[in-house]
Formats: sequence, C-alpha cells, structure tokens
Amino acid sequence: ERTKGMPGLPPGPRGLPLVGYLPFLRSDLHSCFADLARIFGPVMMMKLGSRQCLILSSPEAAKEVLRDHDATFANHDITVAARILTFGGQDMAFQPLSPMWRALRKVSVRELLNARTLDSFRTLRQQEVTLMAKELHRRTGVPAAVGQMVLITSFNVLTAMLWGNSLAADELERIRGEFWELVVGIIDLLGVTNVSDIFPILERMDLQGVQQKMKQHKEKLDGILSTVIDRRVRTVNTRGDQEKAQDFLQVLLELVKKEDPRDQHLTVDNIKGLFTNMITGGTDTTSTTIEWAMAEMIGKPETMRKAQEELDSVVGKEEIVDESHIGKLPYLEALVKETLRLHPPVPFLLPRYPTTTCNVGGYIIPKGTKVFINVWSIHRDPAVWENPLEFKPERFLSGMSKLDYYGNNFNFIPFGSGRRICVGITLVEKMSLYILATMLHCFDWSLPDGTKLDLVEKFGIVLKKEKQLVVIPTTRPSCAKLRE
Ligand code: HEM
Repeated sequence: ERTKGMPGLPPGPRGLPLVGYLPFLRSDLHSCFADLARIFGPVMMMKLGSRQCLILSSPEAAKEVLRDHDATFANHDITVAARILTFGGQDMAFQPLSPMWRALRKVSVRELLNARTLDSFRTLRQQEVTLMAKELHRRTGVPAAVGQMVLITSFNVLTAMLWGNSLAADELERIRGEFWELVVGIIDLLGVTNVSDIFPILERMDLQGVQQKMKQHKEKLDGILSTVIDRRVRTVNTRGDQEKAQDFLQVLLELVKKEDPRDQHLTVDNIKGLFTNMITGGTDTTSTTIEWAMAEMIGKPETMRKAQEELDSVVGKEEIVDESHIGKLPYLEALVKETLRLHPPVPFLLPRYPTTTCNVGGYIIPKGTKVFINVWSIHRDPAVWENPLEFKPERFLSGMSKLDYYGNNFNFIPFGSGRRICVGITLVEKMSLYILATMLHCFDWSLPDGTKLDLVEKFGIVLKKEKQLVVIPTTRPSCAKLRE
C-alpha cells in the first residue's frame, strides 16, 4: 500500500481480525515462512495477534537490517519465557543495546572467548573429548545417541571454563546427570509459540503453561548457579585473596564488588543471566550441529570416507587427533560449514525489533515490529546456492571457499551478523571441529539394523532433528591409543 509516493507496509498474507495470520501458520514455521515468501517476496509483513511481524528471506534484505541499519535493529526481542529464564532479561542476549550489554559482551570476550584464553583451555578440551571417545570405545558395537553425548561433553568443557572447579566432584556428577534434560526442556520451551507473547493481555493466564514450566526449569538452573557462586564466595572468604582462583567467575565477582563509578556495576543476577546464555546457547547448538553432520554423512557415506581419508593423512592412521591438526583439515571444515548451511541451528537468529520506524526494501517498518531473519531459507536460496538441498561440502572448497562465520557475506550467516553476532564463534570453531574429527578418526559409524535414516527437522529456537540420531560406532586403528 503506497499513498502519494510514500512507502507503504511490506506485502504479506491477510489474516483474521484480532488473531491475524496466526491460525494459518504451520508448526514448521521456518518452512511455512519460506513458502509464503515465495508468494509475497523476501520482505514480507504479517500480523500475529496484536504484533506486527516482518519476515526477511533474502541476503539483500538481511544485509539491510543487519548491516545498513545495524544500530536501529540491534535489540533482540525478548519473549515472556526468555524473560523468566534470564532473571528478568539480566543476561547478555536479551539486554537492549546499552552500557550493561556492552560491559557483559566486553568482559566475555576479554576474559574468556578470545583466542589466547581459549587456547589456555586446550588440555581441558582434550581431556573431555578423550573421555567421550573412551566412553564410545567402551560401547563399541552398541547404539549411541551421539547428540546427547556431545551435549554433555560441551557442558563439561563450558562449565569448567566458566567456574573452574568451584563444585566438589560429587556435586558436579549430580548436575551432569540432570543437565541434559534441563537444557533440552529449556530449549524446547523457548521455541514454543506462546500466546502470551502474541496477546500480552493473556500473559497472566499462562494458557499453555509455558511460563509455569519455564519457572520450574529456571529454579533448577538458579539452584545450580547459586550453589556454584556461594561455594566460590565462601572459599574466598575462608582461604583469603591469595588462594582465590583466577577464572571467569572470579573476574565477574570482582566486578560485582567494584564500586568505581567509571565501571558498569554488575549484579549476581547478571552473572547468572550470562552463564545461562552461555550454557543454554552454547551446548545444544553445538551438539545439534554435530548430530546433523553425522546424519548427513550417514546418508552420503562418501563424505564420511573423504573426511576420514583426510584425517588419516594429516593425523596418521594410528595417532589421536589433537587441536593442532584442526587448521589442516579443509575438507572437515567445509563439512561443518555445509552442515551449518543446510541446518542452521538458530534458524531465525534471535528475532530483533527496530527502535525507530525505518525503511527496509523500500517499505516502511514501524518501530517495535518483530523481525525474523529466515536464515534457513536464505541458506537454501537457489539463486545463490547450486542444488541447494544437496549436502555437498565441496562447495565450500571451491566457489564458496571464502565464506566464514563472521557475517560479512549475507549468503551465509549461521551466527548472525553485526554487533549482536554470536559471541561464541571462536569456541564453536574449536569445539565442533575437534569433536567431529575425533569421532570420525576413532570410529566408523552405521545405523542399527532395521532402522532407516531420516532427516526430518523439528522447528524451535534451535532447529533439531525430530528424532535423535542413534548410531553404532565401530573402532578404527587410532582407537588403540585410547587405551593408553
Ligand atoms: C553452533 C553453535 C552456535 C550457533 C549456531 C550460535 C548462533 C547464534 C546466533 C544466530 C545468535 C544471534 C545472532 C544475531 O542476532 O545476529 C547468537 C547469539 C549469542 N550466542 Fe551463539 N551460537 C552458537 C554457540 C554459542 C556458544 C558456544 C556461546 C557461548 C559460549 C554462544 C553465546 C551466545 C550469546 C551470549 C549470544 C548473544 C549475543 C548478543 O546478544 O550480543 N553461542 N548465537
């Protein structure tokens, strides 16, 4: 609708009064939005309940929002469930663009997620990944839920990086046992279309019980985080400053104590919110990536064979992978990129909203519109990708070889782009390649007899396999080293 040469709202499907287009959406929202974009175009608007929503489905439209209007769209839209989980939005991901967001992001990069600090955790990663490989070795020939195992490994690495050995071994063991279900439950709830978000007036009624369930998960998580923090404060109080650990938790606790007005004052809830972001945002995404990579390779065995041949020649058939090999494995790197292209773990990024009314694609976008960037459909756009539905790591070795994870080319943005780009990319690059390299170098993988591979997706804030992948490891020569 354009009047007198003024830009109008973007085109989109008309809905019903009050509910908008909500009753017509399918549960596989990513592919439903992609189907609608084929009719209405890559800049599409629809009303869901009382909320105006913008859906962008082309690299050009994504670029306009994430680069040209980066500052205007730099806020993530917080849902009712996310607010409960993040201690009222005290985390990094749902903090509006503000001094607090800057302080949380800065301290995370300076003290944890930079190349030098991450290198200092190399032995820790090696220990945890070797433990996982040993466990798989013990279970040779027995079906294994690989996603679940990778999730636990990522959790162990990440939490040791966050708070060192703040917990006693038995406490840690108990938490690890509960953790898988907790994260899966949280991620599932974050992906539910909650009517409380669409009709804020209904929030108090919590019609689907989402808020109630999220409160229970949050209480569990809060229990774990409070124990970790209390233990640390008590240890420092009894043993004194000399013996205190110099890890990320300690740096954050010092910032809570600091009263210098030039520093952004942090609260304990900020620490808990930040840890919640990293634990929930950094584990399930990594394990989902590995699970999809394994599933695609099972479906196309020559890709697994090529990755194993590369590993055999770089690492040596009877040696064990270590992180120094990672930069020398271009095929494996391409394989992970191809997985993130076909199965971007966060299919809409974290939805944004503009803080002022602005123009995108020649249309007017009202302030506060919820913006979904459909990365899943951008990554499958036939105008950009040849045979987009084919799993073909080679494309990242030739035509698309320059694409990286840093959001500079809008054809490939699995981690987003601009100032709100994922803060954990460096860690993901190390962890996902290292885990996958170890799994492929130590084992061959096959489906249990009588089962068939399926690649059915389940939409959510994280785009998972509907059925978890269960596969059987059989040993390769390098496994002998695991016994040493
Ligand atoms: C395969 C793994 C991962 C994927 C695909 C992924 C993807 C994403 C995406 C798409 C965003 C939103 C970006 C945007 O809005 O433009 C994001 C944000 C974020 N990610 Fe990741 N992520 C992964 C792993 C991690 C890890 C390991 C960590 C931390 C240890 C992490 C921490 C965060 C945080 C804190 C944010 C919010 C950043 C901000 O708002 O400034 N992520 N991630």
